Amino acid sequence: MDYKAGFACFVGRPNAGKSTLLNALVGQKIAITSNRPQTTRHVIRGVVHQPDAQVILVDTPGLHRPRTLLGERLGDLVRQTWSEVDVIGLCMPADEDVGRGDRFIAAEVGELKATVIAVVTKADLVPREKLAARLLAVQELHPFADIVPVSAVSGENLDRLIEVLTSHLPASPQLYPDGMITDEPEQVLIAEMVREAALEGVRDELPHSIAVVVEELIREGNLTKVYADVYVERSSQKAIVIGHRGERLKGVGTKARGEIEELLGTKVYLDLHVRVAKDWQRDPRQLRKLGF
Ligand SMILES: Nc1nc2c(ncn2[C@@H]2O[C@H](COP(=O)(O)OP(=O)(O)OP(=O)(O)O)[C@@H](O)[C@H]2O)c(=O)[nH]1
Repeated sequence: MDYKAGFACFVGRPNAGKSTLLNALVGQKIAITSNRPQTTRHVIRGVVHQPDAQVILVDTPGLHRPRTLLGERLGDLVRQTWSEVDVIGLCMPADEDVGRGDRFIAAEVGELKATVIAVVTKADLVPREKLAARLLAVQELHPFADIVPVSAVSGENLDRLIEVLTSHLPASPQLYPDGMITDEPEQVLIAEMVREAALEGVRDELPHSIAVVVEELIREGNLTKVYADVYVERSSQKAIVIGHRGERLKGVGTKARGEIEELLGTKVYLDLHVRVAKDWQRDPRQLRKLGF
């Protein structure tokens, strides 16, 4: 089967369960919500990896405050995001009647080129008959491409939701590296902090030879584990970065960790690996991998 990849986002009125669902879909791994101004247009909340597909879940910045959104006109930024995703999941809680807010959002997203599906959230809160009735009401609301009841709390039907989202994605090559589950802007900032720290004192020796890739961010309560690779071009440079008995690398880690803790507002465990990517500056494949 052809590989599929694309972007999906969830919309819905306040309290519909969007954030909880997003986090449940990506797993425990990314629960970082940044309240920093984002520099990129898409705020990537997470990537769901499958053998033959990647679902990239994006946040709609304006929808963090849908209360101000509903009564007013939709912000340009939200429109922009909506117009760039492949699938939109309109979230409606199973324990509340379908209402005006849902109708309003359904009409808005119905105008877009994205496929719109309905996600009936919090299915665990109602008995089966009630859920069935809610699904019927949702069906009346809009010609949704699919309707999926889920519970982020019990995990019910989350697999099915991924399947449905995937079915509406375009054929595309893989868009993110294997195993990368991240909030992109933060990951980039963190890589920069590590790179800066690694360059300190050796800038003259290795001015352009260091690149840093954050492979994984795992949030566990008040602790964030950061796994990063520091790439150099030659093993002689590796020795410089690591230093005598690893002292230099230890210092790099301590300095970068302090800054990352400030950025994320949690304790940070920082795992640094120095790797040699031979002549990476001249190798297009390596350059792509390192984000250039
Ligand atoms: N029982 C149950 N509760 C849920 C479920 N999903 C979310 N909730 C609860 O519903 C409330 C709202 O969930 P959120 O994920 O914050 O909803 P949201 O749509 O992101 O809300 P806004 O940020 O206001 O737009 C929270 O108290 C969640 O714990 C679910 O599947 N089952």
